[in-house]
Amino acid sequence: MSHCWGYGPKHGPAEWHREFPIANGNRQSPIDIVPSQAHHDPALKPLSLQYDPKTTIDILNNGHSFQVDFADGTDSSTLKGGPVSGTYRLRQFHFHWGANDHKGSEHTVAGKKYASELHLVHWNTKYPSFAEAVTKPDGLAVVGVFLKIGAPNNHLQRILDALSAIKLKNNQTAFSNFDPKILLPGSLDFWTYDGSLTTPPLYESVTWIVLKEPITVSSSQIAHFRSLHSNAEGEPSCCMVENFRPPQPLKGRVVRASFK
Ligand SMILES: NS(=O)(=O)NCC1=CS(=O)(=O)c2ccccc21
Ligand SMILES: [Zn+2]
Repeated sequence: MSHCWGYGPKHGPAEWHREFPIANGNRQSPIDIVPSQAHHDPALKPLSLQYDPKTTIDILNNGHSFQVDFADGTDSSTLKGGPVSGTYRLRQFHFHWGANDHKGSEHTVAGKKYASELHLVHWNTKYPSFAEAVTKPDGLAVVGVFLKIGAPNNHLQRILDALSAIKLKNNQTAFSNFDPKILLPGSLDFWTYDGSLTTPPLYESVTWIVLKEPITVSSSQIAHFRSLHSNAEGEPSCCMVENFRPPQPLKGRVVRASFK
């Protein structure tokens, strides 16, 4: 059966449980991060992110967001340290946003919503492939970065300029030599917890690593995100105005902090 999930009133997050019952699971994401209830864990290692811009492949409109894909056949672009053991390879990064600047992030911080959230998706090389890893409880590590409205972010401009070439679902265009590190904030202090994909199939396979420090984006820059369409060519036109899942029940999970 073709899955037609989305973010609108008919097939939105509140309805996903019908086709994806794990939506009501015990380690769903995102969550509301409450800093005063996070436990500082001094055993957490510093996050080690090593990215090779030469692994950049393309930029794609997947109908729910846009993603920049990376070649993951070698350990050229990896995440190590932090809460994870072993080596995780960068697969793609994408964003979530809202219909206005006052919402759009998936994780919230003591109830505060940011305008957008960047997700850098990495998979555990203890598994033979991404497809294998995405279903395993320690299969993925996703770094989340909040975007707050402020000064224009020059590092986003190349991505924004490419969006006009991927207006419709399944549109894909070449994108090369991009270092995701330029999108990261100065501090790699993070919160971490065990969670899930925030989009169907909602697999409970993600170690979340959410950075405390946001990066900035201007209001006009983030408006470019909303110019994308979730429909493919020949389908009724539908703007991708928002694509965030709201926070899910913590269900007894502990959120750890890498900082005091
Ligand atoms: N926001 S999120 O990163 O948790 N979910 C998006 C996502 C990242 S992915 O490439 O692991 C993947 C594979 C299959 C379906 C969705 C996804
Ligand atoms: Zn995401």
